[in-house]
Amino acid sequence: MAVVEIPGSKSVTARALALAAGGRGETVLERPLHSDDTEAFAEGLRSLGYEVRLAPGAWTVVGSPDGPPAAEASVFSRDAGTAARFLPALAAVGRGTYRFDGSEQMRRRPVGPLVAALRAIGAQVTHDGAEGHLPITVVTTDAEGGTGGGLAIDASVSSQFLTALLLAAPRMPRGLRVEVTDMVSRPYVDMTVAMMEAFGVVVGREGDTFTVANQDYAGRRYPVEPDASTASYVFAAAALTGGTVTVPGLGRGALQGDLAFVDVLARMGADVVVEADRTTVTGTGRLRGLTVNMRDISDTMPTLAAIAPFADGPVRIEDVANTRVKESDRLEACAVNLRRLAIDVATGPDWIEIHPGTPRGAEIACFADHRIAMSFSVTGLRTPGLTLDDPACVRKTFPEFHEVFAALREQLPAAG
Ligand SMILES: O=C(O)C1=C[C@@H](OP(=O)(O)O)[C@@H](O)[C@H](O)C1
Ligand SMILES: C=C(OP(=O)(O)O)C(=O)O
Repeated sequence: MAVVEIPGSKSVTARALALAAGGRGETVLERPLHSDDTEAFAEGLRSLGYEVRLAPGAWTVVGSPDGPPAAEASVFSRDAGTAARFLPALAAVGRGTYRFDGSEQMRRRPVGPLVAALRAIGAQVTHDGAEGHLPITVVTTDAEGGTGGGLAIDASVSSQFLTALLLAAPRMPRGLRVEVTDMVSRPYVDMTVAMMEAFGVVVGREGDTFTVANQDYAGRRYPVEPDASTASYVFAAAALTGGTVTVPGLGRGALQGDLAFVDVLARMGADVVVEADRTTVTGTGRLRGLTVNMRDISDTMPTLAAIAPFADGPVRIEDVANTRVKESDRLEACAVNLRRLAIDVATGPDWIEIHPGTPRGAEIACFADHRIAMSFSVTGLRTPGLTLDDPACVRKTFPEFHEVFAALREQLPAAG
């Protein structure tokens, strides 16, 4: 049996940083994720004038409830969707001129519905490049700023637009009432609301309409749970090889919807035990094919696609259109790589279907996407000669992935 310590959640770390920045007093994040995305978030806060101190295992943020301390700033989000979407909303409730940009990859990803929402609450937002994409500039003045009010938002492309607004909402003088017309990745919004409440804020919710009054956040010590999306790779490794993997710190009551990936493995035949403070997956030597809707947990779509060839029947993954606007077009990236491995695969606008087969060794094209690299590393446990063209792209969420995965490999049953 292997016990794998998984680093902190990217999504929880990003939210805790944003909440800490908007709160009164100091917040200490315990065991935050230290990776490219969360470093970009912390650096973004620093650019906005917040005091952020990064010590191993404990990050401290000094809050500024009235918005960014800096009156002018330029923020570079690197590849981080969380930073690119959450930080402009924080800026909109301040007073100043704030420019936001990101990597080429991040520039390709959408921010249009967020820009529309920030304008609707009273901030001035201009595009410095393509409409609906970074770079953007948010300008707020005494006369004009993110004062709040009522609006509707379409979160069918990304839930991060809604999370961004909600995180900033308590600092809007008029509060916020937001009606969501369509939503993907719903558990991430539940996480946002739960964490806002943990920082002392009341969020009203009736169906998909959220109301937040103008109120204060309180700084606090905040423990960050391990990353459930990252854990999907080691759980999949257990299911594939017939080994047992336990991840401590992730159990019933976890904030992250992606822990539900283990339910998919259970449907495929793995033995899954979710306890209060840990989760264990044991492979049973066979994987069953299935059809599964992954709209709520789409970051784990590539994990499933990567082990799908080993199932005894087709694996069809549905309702994941928005995976096409992540770090890569993930439906396409999975299909391209499965075909390189000589696996029969078909895709549509929002689905992928993978047929059983024996993958042959090939180089995986990572498309600078950490999840493609980590997912196909799991395939590599049973595919001699599988290599990655860009192993370093895992730094986005799990810089130590290859070392941890190599150590795990030693503890899993060898191919028979
Ligand atoms: O709010 C968050 O922390 C996230 C929301 C999800 O994005 P979408 O809502 O764009 O699907 C997820 O894919 C991403 O990794 C993190
Ligand atoms: C989509 C992802 O990241 P983000 O949107 O936070 O950049 C991810 O980590 O899979």
